[in-house]
Amino acid sequence: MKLEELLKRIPVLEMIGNQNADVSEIVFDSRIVVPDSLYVAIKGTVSDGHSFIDPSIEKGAKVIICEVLPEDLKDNVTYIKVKDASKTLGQLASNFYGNPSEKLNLIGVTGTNGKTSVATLLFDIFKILGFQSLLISTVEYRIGDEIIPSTHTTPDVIRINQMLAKAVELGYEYTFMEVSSHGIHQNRTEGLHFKIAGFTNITHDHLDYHKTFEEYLKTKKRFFDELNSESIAITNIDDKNGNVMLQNTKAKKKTYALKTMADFHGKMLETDFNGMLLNFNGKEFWTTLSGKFNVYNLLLAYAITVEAGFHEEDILKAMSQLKTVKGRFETLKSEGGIFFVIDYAHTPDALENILDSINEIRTKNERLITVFGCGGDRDHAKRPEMGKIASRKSTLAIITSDNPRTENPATIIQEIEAGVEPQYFSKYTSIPDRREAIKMAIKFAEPKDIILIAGKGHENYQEIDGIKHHFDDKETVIELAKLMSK
Ligand SMILES: CC(=O)N[C@H]1[C@@H](OP(=O)(O)OP(=O)(O)OC[C@H]2O[C@@H](n3ccc(=O)[nH]c3=O)[C@H](O)[C@@H]2O)O[C@H](CO)[C@@H](O)[C@@H]1O[C@H](C)C(=O)N[C@@H](C)C(=O)N[C@H](CCC(=O)O)C(=O)O
Ligand SMILES: Nc1ncnc2c1ncn2[C@@H]1O[C@H](COP(=O)(O)OP(=O)(O)OP(=O)(O)O)[C@@H](O)[C@H]1O
Ligand SMILES: N[C@H](CCC[C@H](N)C(=O)O)C(=O)O
Ligand SMILES: [Mg+2]
Repeated sequence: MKLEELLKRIPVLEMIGNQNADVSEIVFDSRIVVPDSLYVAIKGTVSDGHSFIDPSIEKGAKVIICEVLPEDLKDNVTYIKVKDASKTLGQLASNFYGNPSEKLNLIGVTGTNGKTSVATLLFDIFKILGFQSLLISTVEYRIGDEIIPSTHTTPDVIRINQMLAKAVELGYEYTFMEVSSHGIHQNRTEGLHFKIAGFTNITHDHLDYHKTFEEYLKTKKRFFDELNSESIAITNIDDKNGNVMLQNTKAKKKTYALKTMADFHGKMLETDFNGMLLNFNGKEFWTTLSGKFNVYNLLLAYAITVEAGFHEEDILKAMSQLKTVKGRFETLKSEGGIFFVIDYAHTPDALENILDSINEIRTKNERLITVFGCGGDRDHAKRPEMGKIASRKSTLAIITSDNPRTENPATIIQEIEAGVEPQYFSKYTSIPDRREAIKMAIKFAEPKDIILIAGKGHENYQEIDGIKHHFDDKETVIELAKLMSK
């Protein structure tokens, strides 16, 4: 593509060299530069892309976009100085791939919890309604029936535009994507036109990256601040920061809630492990999904689909056919009548939510056994918190390993145990091997008891010392529950 075309709508501070170069690719990593490409130098969290300008030129880059011009300028290279190279990358990527986000309905979901659930539910609803679409999520990327392994919840802006362009080429009208706070902060959504933006909730998370809750909140809000007047923003006003998201947006504002009046109002009428009877805006329907948080997720998916122009009756009919999302309150039952819940809850807040949801459903005679751990090389503060919550809210908590990474599993477990209050000392035990821990839970369980296996959800590995060993909670349950022939 000609440089002139590529630079449309992009503010340039200074340009040195051939203004009409032909660009073969846009890259922001010197390691994957190809001849005649354009290299964008970005300041990262570890290194500064400006120090890889010369290696990029050696590999054939013909155009350099940077915030600071190098002192030693090479012949036959075009240097372009911009104010913000990371944001510029977003605009370039849209231009290079033909602005695909403007050619379909791009729907983004942000929030601390529920993004994968809502985005996947939407993909499934639209499939039932007769539309193939694109899904960009933590678990996987789906282009119609093709599944591509996911590297990031919100991948880089080139990857996003490539997938969007493919979707446009295939004639798809919709794309559902998760918008993570890292993604917003690192401008991975820059230049994209979101038709509808949904907000799930915000709780303490990722403070290792964002430092303070205020910064984290501000980052999420930026997603809504940057919408245009043709977009629609839909927010959860049961969350105390739900309205904050809409404060400065130009988008049309819509709300949803269970506890208060809203444009989209939901109610849970009945619930058990087989599903829930719900009422959305006066209309009742049955879903096979369980868990209170899924009422919120379904309600947001419903609101988005209504705002996309579909009939309420058709949507509810489609929603009653939905299957659970992989690793999100996924239920299984053993022949012996034990219920298993496999869930990705890996934060104190999520663990508390899922335990509350289960406790709301189970009767006094049904015991709750929780198998969980905490990831290594991650936030240490959550460990005692999760120990406290799990032992308080379960009949028995079995503390085990969840991706120890480079840490000693025993040390992580000790940090979790440190949060257990003395009156609950008899309500927990520790088994470092996750398979053995699940085995122990099954041994302990009686018919009708519930075993919650939390923290890994869809993950199919246990990461130890940089090596990912195959491990899948669901697979393990199916294998062990059968072995026990309960
Ligand atoms: C902390 C973080 O988010 N890092 C992301 C960031 O990398 P970085 O800032 O560390 O990059 P860097 O190494 O400092 O390099 C700076 C620049 O120099 C370039 N470079 C670097 C080396 C070189 O030899 N040549 C070169 O050109 C790099 O390509 C980059 O453009 O930019 C990269 C390119 O987009 C990302 O792949 C990378 O994600 C890392 C792998 C990651 O683990 N990110 C996680 C935390 C993340 O983003 N998670 C969220 C979801 C979180 C959640 O909700 O659970 C997600 O959306 O997935
Ligand atoms: N609406 C919700 N409110 C509170 N908790 C939720 C909600 N939806 C899901 N959860 C809990 O959070 C866990 C993660 O859900 P999900 O994967 O949908 O969220 P996410 O926002 O995509 O998370 P991540 O940032 O890790 O990708 C679930 O397994 C469940 O325990
Ligand atoms: N995106 C999160 C997921 C955590 C999942 C849990 N299984 C763990 O490994 O801690 C992280 O990488 O911190
Ligand atoms: Mg996700």
